[in-house]
Amino acid sequence: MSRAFRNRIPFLLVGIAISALFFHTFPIVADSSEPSATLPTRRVLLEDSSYATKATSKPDVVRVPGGVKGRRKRIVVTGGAGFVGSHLVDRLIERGDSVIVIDNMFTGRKENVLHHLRNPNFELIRHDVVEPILLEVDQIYHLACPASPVHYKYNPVKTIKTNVMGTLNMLGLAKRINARFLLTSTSEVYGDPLQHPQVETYWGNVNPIGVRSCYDEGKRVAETLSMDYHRGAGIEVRIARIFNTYGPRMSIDDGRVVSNFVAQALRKEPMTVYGDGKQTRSFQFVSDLVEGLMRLMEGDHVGPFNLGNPGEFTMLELAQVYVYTNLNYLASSSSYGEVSCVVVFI
Ligand SMILES: O=c1ccn([C@@H]2O[C@H](COP(=O)(O)OP(=O)(O)O[C@H]3OC[C@@H](O)[C@H](O)[C@H]3O)[C@@H](O)[C@H]2O)c(=O)[nH]1
Repeated sequence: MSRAFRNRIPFLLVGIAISALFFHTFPIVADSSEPSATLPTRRVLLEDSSYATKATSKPDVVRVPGGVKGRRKRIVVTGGAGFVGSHLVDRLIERGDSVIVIDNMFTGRKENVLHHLRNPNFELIRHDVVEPILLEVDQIYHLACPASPVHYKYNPVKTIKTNVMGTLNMLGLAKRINARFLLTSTSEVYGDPLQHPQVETYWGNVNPIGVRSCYDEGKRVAETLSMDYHRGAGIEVRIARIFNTYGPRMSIDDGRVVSNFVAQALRKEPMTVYGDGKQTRSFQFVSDLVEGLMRLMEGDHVGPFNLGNPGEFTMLELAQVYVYTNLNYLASSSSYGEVSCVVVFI
């Protein structure tokens, strides 16, 4: 068994366990008219958004819709060598599109897109979106920004610069070449929400001067810029508010809870639960997110759109999933040795 494949197994098993827990908690036969007993939530996603702002009011400038049907699309993916970006690139290439990846390789890795390097429909450019760039494309997926709290807090000024100047540059490009633009925003724009679940019309409760503000507020400004370019210049914009995501190619040292627990289990270390572990999150598999991003780009919904899993779990429940997964994995793998099933609260 190759090392890469072995490293993927925990993600796979965790995915299966999370799905099992989800369907156990929210059986599909449940009457959807009955409000389900919900856990105390922090960032809950409402599946059926009433904020489906269809592009009814035509912008002043008549534009040719991005991605004209019937021919290969030219697409740029900023941050395309990262965890989510590289999966998106895989799907776009598979669909037959021509893809240019722009990445400064801060959290992106060449290995994530290595398998496309010989493909004539693929191009990798090492470039920081903080600097302008000129390209001819039909669509821009703007993902570039460190997304793990550990990474975005590492250089907060750079993070906010990436969100503000990077987004400005890419919107400027979209305007110049008349491309459709999709911003990957985040559930963190809701901050510490006072409303549950969070619908897209909720404006959030964000600390403007906290250690997470470079990301939260940076993405909020990026959303503002996107809508201003839409209203002012007729740019076709899409805004995806992404909830917690996991899957293969997540860096093992990413710092987010899923990769931390996987890494700790692999290293036979205790799993670190921050606080009392009662805080909740929803977790979606990366391929579901990518599907959502592509549908959002191709659809006509203007304005923010939540993309995530409606099922919520406490971090303690997640830790239990790992313990359960580890025990099962141990039972099926004699060569693997002991795996940590210990949880510590810090
Ligand atoms: O080892 C750990 C890591 C994290 N946690 C906890 O797990 C929860 C989730 O933390 P993560 O760092 O995985 O992710 P966060 O929810 O804080 O932020 C994420 O939210 C949505 C995405 O858009 C963002 O990219 C990402 O920042 C937090 O309550 C955190 O305190 C642990 O208990 N143990």
